[in-house]
Amino acid sequence: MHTLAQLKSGELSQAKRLRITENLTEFPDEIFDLADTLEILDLSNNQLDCLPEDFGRLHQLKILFLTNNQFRQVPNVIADCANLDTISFKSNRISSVPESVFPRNTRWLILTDNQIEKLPDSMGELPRLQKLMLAGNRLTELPSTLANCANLQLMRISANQLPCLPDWLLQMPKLAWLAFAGNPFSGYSDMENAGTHKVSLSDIQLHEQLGQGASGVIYRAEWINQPASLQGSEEQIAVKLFKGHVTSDGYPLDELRACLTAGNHPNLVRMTAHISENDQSGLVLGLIPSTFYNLGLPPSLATCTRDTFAGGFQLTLADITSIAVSVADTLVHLHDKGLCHGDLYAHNILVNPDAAVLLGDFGAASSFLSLPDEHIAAIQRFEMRAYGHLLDDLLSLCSDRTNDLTLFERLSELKNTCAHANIKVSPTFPEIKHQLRIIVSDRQRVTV
Ligand SMILES: Nc1ncnc2c1ncn2[C@@H]1O[C@H](COP(=O)(O)OP(=O)(O)OP(=O)(O)O)[C@@H](O)[C@H]1O
Repeated sequence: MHTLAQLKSGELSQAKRLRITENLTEFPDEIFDLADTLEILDLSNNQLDCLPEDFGRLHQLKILFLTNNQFRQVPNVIADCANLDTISFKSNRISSVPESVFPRNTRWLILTDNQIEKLPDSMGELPRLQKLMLAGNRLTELPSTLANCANLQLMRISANQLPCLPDWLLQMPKLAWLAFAGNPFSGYSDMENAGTHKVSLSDIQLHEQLGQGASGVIYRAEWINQPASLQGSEEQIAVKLFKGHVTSDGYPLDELRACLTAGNHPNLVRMTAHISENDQSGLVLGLIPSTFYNLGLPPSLATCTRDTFAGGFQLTLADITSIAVSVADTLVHLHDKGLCHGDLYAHNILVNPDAAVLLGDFGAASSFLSLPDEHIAAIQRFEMRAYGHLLDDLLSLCSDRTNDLTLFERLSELKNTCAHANIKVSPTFPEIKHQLRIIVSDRQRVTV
């Protein structure tokens, strides 16, 4: 973080990055002194509602963050920054998005949590567009020109007013991570029927905070009044209390509904009960043992839609195979329940030293139960591509491929089939599970 005083003093000359949060109501003119070097400008959490007419003088600018400001319209002047590829206007008051406002180079566009009803047709003129965040707006339709954005891989359209998934979206050739809950067409069945205990906050004592995600806060907890049918269980518990506000993935309440719909499975965090009070909803979960760690780290600005991994982190072929089987099995379970995960990434998978798997983060999950068959097939195909990318990441971390090149190659082939799933060739998760079983049993036959 920098200060306005540092900027004005000239101390930041030649800076490539600049980040100032000081309740700015006007764009500081001195930023132009950095025009020949500035690549990343983050003026999030200020009070800005416009940019200067000559903004294009920032000719090196690649990344612009204006999250949580007061913009009512995406300013036309950003179109003058030809190198700009990552843009965020998350959590502003934007209702108007002019034609041709985004530079042709745009790759990652964040318009989450605004008041946008309509996007311009020129959105289709962004050939590099890879990640498009539109959750928490008022969209009643999407421009069909988006069909031209053939590189689109991750899309969030949850928490909008869309009446259906458009047909062109089902054909997107690279789409792999889609969230669409919280629209009129994508309902959940009533939570009361989900077969999970409903408890009250007063039944539970909350202890220390264990963590915090975009959608809620997690505490270690203890029963004060344990439901009779759960009594005798020695299981330690955690409670996730959901926040009210829309996240980049959609409504927290839809995450709760997705967790209830998902139910229990050996590779999901155990769900014991739910809390649905007027002003607070939450989940009572099994406490994740401290031996579990995140398999990956979230994407960086550079990787955009692909996870990153700690330097030196490696996996054995045996671990990769075991994780691949567990994740495929979990996806069979979720799809059977009419749920797509929408965010199938290594950073949402916890593993322990024995390669036991817990798939978490249902923030981007969506129910497809009420959709037409061809829509369901497309949604499952997208998730299959995400699974292929996950396998690709895991195989790239392999420490012992030369010990069993045949196994490595068979997993690589499977990965290619999944990552390139298309209308003509698209395996289902039960088929993948079956193929993995054959691969594993062939291997055991060889090694015995
Ligand atoms: N059942 C649990 N037991 C123990 N710790 C937990 C449990 N659930 C979550 N946590 C802790 O809380 C953190 C946040 O969890 P949460 O599921 O809300 O968010 P996330 O999915 O990691 O983040 P985001 O939703 O922002 O992507 C986790 O990284 C973990 O450290």
